[in-house]
Amino acid sequence: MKRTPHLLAIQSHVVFGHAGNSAAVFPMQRVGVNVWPLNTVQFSNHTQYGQWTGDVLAPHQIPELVEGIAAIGELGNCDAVLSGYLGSAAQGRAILTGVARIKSMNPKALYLCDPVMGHPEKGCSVPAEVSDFLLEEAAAVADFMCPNQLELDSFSGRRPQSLFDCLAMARALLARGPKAVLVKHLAYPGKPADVFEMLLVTGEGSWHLRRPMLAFPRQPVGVGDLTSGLFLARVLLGDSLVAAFEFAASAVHEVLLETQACASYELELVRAQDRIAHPRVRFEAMAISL
Ligand SMILES: Nc1ncnc2c1ncn2[C@@H]1O[C@H](COP(=O)(O)OP(=O)(O)O)[C@@H](O)[C@H]1O
Ligand SMILES: Cc1ncc(COP(=O)(O)O)c(C=O)c1O
Ligand SMILES: [Mg+2]
Repeated sequence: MKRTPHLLAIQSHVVFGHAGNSAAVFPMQRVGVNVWPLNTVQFSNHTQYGQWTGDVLAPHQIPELVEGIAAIGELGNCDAVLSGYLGSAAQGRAILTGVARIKSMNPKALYLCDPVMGHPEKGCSVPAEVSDFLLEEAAAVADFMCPNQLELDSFSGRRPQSLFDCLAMARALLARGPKAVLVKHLAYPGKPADVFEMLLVTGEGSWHLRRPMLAFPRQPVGVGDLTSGLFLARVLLGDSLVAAFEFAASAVHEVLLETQACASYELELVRAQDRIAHPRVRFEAMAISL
């Protein structure tokens, strides 16, 4: 029987609703991965509500929790680490210490870094030390980076002029070390308004994916976290990078359709669970080159 993969997911938790681990853990479990959630913050709700209560985890707790898993002899079973929203650069460094420890026990373990900075529409939302850390330190260690356009712009220090420019920017990030860069959400002059576009860039080639743009009165939150989580989960389950990219795009689209149909602000993950596991639509990624 095929072994069920194990994934350590280090990102935020919200008590109400869905963002960070609260958006990604259940879908990753639903597609067949054992998830170890390590919550970097516990907030009442996601920050786009403009108010919340709760606390940030002290950075030293991250390696302590990882050591606790090592102490019971389970750390070598970790197949991948996913990191998302960081409260500080110190928290980011603590995650890299954990990643190094896991890779020392399981050299095949993968690290996906979602360099969470914000939304293209909402502007940058993290301190400069965090964006510097992501570019200078995390990119060198990560196997996969999954920026959105704003995050890619921040890495490149400029905005793209075209789709091919987005591709060039993603390739520049790839050159910093990762095996693949997944751009979760493209924005560039001339992009058709009715399509939502994504890119996957690897050492083997580049792929562009288009799916319908859906209208929401308020943009749902947690979509990026869901995308990164499902991509990594499918890679661990044996998909090729392109197949995992297509799967993640399709499953996320299913969640957004359900969310739109319910007129809900929060992602309808429970209602969409069967469609997450078996998306009815399948978007095909098309190879592109510069
Ligand atoms: N098909 C779609 N139609 C409309 N909006 C979408 C669609 N897919 C994703 N979005 C929105 O686009 C953004 C997702 O882009 P991205 O930058 O990857 O996410 P995040 O900021 O969640 O990390 C979110 O605001 C999400 O609600
Ligand atoms: C607590 C928390 N975690 C994570 C996120 C990131 O969510 P998204 O996937 O939309 O980037 C947010 C966004 O507001 C948040 O408030
Ligand atoms: Mg995001």
